[in-house]
Amino acid sequence: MTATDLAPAREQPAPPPDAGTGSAPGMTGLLRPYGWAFAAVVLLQMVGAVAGLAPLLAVVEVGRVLLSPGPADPGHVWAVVTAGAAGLLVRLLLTAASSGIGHVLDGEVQLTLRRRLAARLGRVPIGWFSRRGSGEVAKVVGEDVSAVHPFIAHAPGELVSAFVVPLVSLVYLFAVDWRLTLITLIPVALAVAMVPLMMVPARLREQEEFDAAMGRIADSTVEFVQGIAVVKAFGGAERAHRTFIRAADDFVDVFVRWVRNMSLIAAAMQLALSPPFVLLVVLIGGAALITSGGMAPADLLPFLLLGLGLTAPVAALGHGFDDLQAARRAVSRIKDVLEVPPLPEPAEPASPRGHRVELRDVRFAYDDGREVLRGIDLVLEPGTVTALVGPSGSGKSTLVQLLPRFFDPVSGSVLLGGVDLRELGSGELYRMVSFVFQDVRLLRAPVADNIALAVPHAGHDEVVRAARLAGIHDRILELPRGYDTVIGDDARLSGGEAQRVAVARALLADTPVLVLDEATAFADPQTEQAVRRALATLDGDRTVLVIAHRLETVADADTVVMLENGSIVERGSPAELLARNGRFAAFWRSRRIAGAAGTHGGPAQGDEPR
Ligand SMILES: Nc1ncnc2c1ncn2[C@@H]1O[C@H](COP(=O)(O)OP(=O)(O)OP(=O)(O)O)[C@@H](O)[C@H]1O
Repeated sequence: MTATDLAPAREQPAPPPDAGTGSAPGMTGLLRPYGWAFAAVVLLQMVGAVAGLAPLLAVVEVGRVLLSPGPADPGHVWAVVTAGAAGLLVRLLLTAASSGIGHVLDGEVQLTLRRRLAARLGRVPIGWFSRRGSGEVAKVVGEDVSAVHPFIAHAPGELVSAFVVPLVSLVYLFAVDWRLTLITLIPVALAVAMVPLMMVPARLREQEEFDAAMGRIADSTVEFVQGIAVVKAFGGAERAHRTFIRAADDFVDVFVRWVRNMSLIAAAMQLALSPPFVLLVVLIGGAALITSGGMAPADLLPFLLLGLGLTAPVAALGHGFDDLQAARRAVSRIKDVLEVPPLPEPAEPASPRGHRVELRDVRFAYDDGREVLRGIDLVLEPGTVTALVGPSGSGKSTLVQLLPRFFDPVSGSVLLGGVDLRELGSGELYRMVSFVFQDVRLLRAPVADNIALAVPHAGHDEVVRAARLAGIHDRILELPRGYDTVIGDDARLSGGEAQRVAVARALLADTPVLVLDEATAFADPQTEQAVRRALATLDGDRTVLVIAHRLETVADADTVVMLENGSIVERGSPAELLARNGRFAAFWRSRRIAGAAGTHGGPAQGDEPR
């Protein structure tokens, strides 16, 4: 369900105990409750990694025994082989256990995060969603939460082995021969010495340019694909194509420069850490020590076997770094969502008396701080239809969105039945207020369920009655599975049809307050008729506020409220306002001229408001 859909009463799953109240966790904060499990993962991995050295050390020891003069003791050799095999088995068991716990932990953390996100998303102002695409929110709950997987399930194991194994190996090698140990470390030292070359300002700048070029190409691809229909229709396909090609060319230039400079350093690092180079260094150093009589030949064996593992931490840091950065960015986006201030719910909800709506000195500004509603005083009496008119950007949508509490006013108050909306429970609010806005999104669910969203236990006959009134019944019968057709899977509806489903939903919800944004985007005659018929069939006691784009709707309204630049500039019955010959009269005339020219649906000439 999106911000711009109809939001009647519906049951919310109970949030987890800390839902919405706890401060947003960082990575460490998130893992704190699982400290023991995390410690077990690391400890098991550590012991497993050390045990994994046993087979290598066994090979070294067997080599020593076999190479030493005199007959070998078979009992000793078998004992060493058995110890090596046991070490391997222990390593397998412990790493399997560590990985198992790590994955369970990962599942727990992801579940907790998704629960907290769901709980928070259920409490943020509905208006918050309208500034974000559903894709953006879905990415945080889906992809970003999944991005913590490598950090929790793999990184501890990989990092622990990458550091513990070389560390234990180093201690052992130092004990065998400290001089050859230092020689064996030469490749690692060379690779580490190259790291600062990647961090010089010129390289960092290139990295930034690379990221920016990637961003530009992504943006222009999205623009090109999303806007293709429009640019084609207006003959601008070539121009749009040129923008896209230019971004792609730019990217190639930056990429070539980046690769040229970075690839040299990267290749040199790879060479320094490669097994042949490490073995070469060990062999040269070992040969020099052995020929000078400074070392026994058998002592070369552990360096050949363990020396290769010493480069692992540098390589692991390189690989793990990207994953870690991605996980950090994902966690920061998750944190942003968890930190959105929830819409406060009253501890003891009040009960409205009736359904008179009143706005008292309401001021509102979006996040940018610019005031878009300035001191609105407005009363909507039960049994009346109030039409809101005004130029584009005057604040009409913002004003109507305050009634279903998409946002709270910055100052002033919106009252329903004498009670400030902030004192009403959200369940009560949506039992009283329903709305149909222009950008209707339907749920991927049967049409019948979409209509009965507010009244899940409504009988089929009631659903059909609402659909008939909204002028969508016949169209539903044409769908592959009638009322059971799953929208989005079995069939797609046009914008106008979706809006009529939303009207049916509002009629079935049968709330005493109805807020409508009259269709302009999808204004097909059937939808217009449906909305008008729906308005006409409403019982006389309803409070209706409609953003009126069509002059017929304005003419039928009891009261017209004209907004300009966030303030009410005129109000009264349509006839009064026309007689006053002020702003509304000018607005009316301009619409009539446009209507006569066929660009707006306006009443026929001579069709004056009552
Ligand atoms: N989510 C938002 N964040 C910041 N500013 C916004 C947001 N939505 C609307 N505005 C600004 O608030 C002002 C009023 O917009 P609003 O959509 O309420 O006007 P409107 O009268 O309904 O316009 P229209 O008839 O074109 O739909 C405009 O200046 C608009 O740019």
